[in-house]
Amino acid sequence: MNMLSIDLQQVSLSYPARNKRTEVLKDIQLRVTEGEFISVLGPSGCGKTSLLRLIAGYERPTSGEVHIFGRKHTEPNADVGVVFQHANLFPWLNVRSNVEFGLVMRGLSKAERRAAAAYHIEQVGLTPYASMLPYQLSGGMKQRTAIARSLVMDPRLILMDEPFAALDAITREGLQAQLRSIWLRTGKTIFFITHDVDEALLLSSRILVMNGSSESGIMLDFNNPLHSGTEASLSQGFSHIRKHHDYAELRESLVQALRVL
Ligand SMILES: Nc1ncnc2c1ncn2[C@@H]1O[C@H](COP(=O)(O)OP(=O)(O)OP(=O)(O)O)[C@@H](O)[C@H]1O
Repeated sequence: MNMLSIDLQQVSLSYPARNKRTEVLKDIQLRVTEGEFISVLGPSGCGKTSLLRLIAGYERPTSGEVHIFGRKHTEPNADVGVVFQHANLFPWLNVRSNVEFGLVMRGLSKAERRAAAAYHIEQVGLTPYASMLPYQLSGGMKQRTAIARSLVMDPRLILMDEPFAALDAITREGLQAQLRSIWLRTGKTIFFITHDVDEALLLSSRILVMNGSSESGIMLDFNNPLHSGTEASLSQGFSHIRKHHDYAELRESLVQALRVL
């Protein structure tokens, strides 16, 4: 049996607000198996980022327990990589040095760093741009750098908070395809927040829909029937998923579910 990457046990989270506390997440139960690509949809403010921050170890639950790879999780650690909507690169470092940065912290030799960074820069299609500084890059190239910077640390679980939301449609589809390919090749677990129903349907093996704040929980949780999960499917791109006879109906039911929240 595959190991659990994420195991949330009756997790609640509230933030202090004036004289009281606002409950953002209530009694969340979630088990994610190693290798799943799980997308999280839900209305603005329902707690998606808060959930990610708990899994990353940036927040501690008010009650309940967060277990990552079988261990109680209280601090950020190297098994878990995070990619945000904005790349947050070091502006004074070029692509290569941004990608190498975490490896310097890890104490790798220069030759080891160079080799690992070159491999991951190649994986995201940035080899010709490795010497460029962030201000010389497009938004998509910055996000590719952020993804390479996360992957180079070889995390077993990657948390992504709307990583492609700020990109134009064509760039976005290119990055979606790259991410899907990386996921299928590496078998890493990906926890992916998005507002885009199509993105969730195209990329993920499992989809969660969270409730609005009054309910503070998970409303829907299902395996994506459109996901074939094989590397062979990569050559077909996304169009065969969009043309699937269940695509339109599934998409519509998710849109409806989000509309009533
Ligand atoms: N540090 C904080 N202190 C107090 N309240 C917070 C804090 N962070 C988030 N909140 C509140 O918690 C609720 C959930 O926020 P969160 O960012 O998790 O939602 P979200 O679903 O990711 O939203 P969006 O889709 O708009 O990014 C919101 O009402 C927000 O105002």
